[in-house]
Amino acid sequence: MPDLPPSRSLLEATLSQAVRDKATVSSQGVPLRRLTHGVTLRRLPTHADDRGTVTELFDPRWGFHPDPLVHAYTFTIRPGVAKGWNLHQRHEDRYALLQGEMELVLFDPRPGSPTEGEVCRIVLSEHDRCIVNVPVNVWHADRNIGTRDVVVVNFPTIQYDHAAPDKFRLPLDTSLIPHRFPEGTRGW
Ligand SMILES: Cc1cn([C@H]2C[C@H](O)[C@@H](COP(=O)(O)OP(=O)(O)O[C@H]3O[C@@H](C)C(=O)[C@@H](O)[C@H]3O)O2)c(=O)[nH]c1=O
Repeated sequence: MPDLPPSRSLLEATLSQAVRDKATVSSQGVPLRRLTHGVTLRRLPTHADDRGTVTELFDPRWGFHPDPLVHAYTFTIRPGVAKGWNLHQRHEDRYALLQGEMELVLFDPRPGSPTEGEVCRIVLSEHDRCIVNVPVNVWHADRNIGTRDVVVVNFPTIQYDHAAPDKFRLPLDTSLIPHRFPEGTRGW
């Protein structure tokens, strides 16, 4: 038995060192984390029956995002790998994760933004699919936190310009962004 002052029970001694949980989701199940300004998430319900499933990925009628559907592609990320840091100056990414679990890390460098200088981490999972946009001029990195390839469909707001891609990169370990990935995270 640990040495305790005579007046304190094990319960009192342990509770005195404990940290009380804070609310992380609303009673409606909506995460309460502070999102980078301009980021929106929309849940993507999956309809299952005895044959399989259907999940809508993007419908302009939802009003999720003002820009039209003009281009789509899929990208994958291997386990243990992160893609990033990336930044786009002329378009937004709009990710719909299909498979796996991914941590989307955002860093807001925009002068005057309400979240300027802040890092925001969002976990995207096939168990609770959603679509999320990444605003222009926001650094972002996508880290696979699962054990299988992550598969994402991206609906960027412009077509890809093969001659001059709208993409800027910083190394994952840049000191310019106040975020460190776990030791051993590979990628670029
Ligand atoms: C995005 C894209 C790339 N490509 C080509 C260019 C390049 O040779 C190859 C890989 O492109 P990238 O290196 O840009 O792909 P990648 O680094 O995997 O980036 C992608 O993943 C996530 C992390 C993002 O944030 C998106 O910006 C998306 O570009 O594919 C196309 O032909 N069409 C496209 O629409």
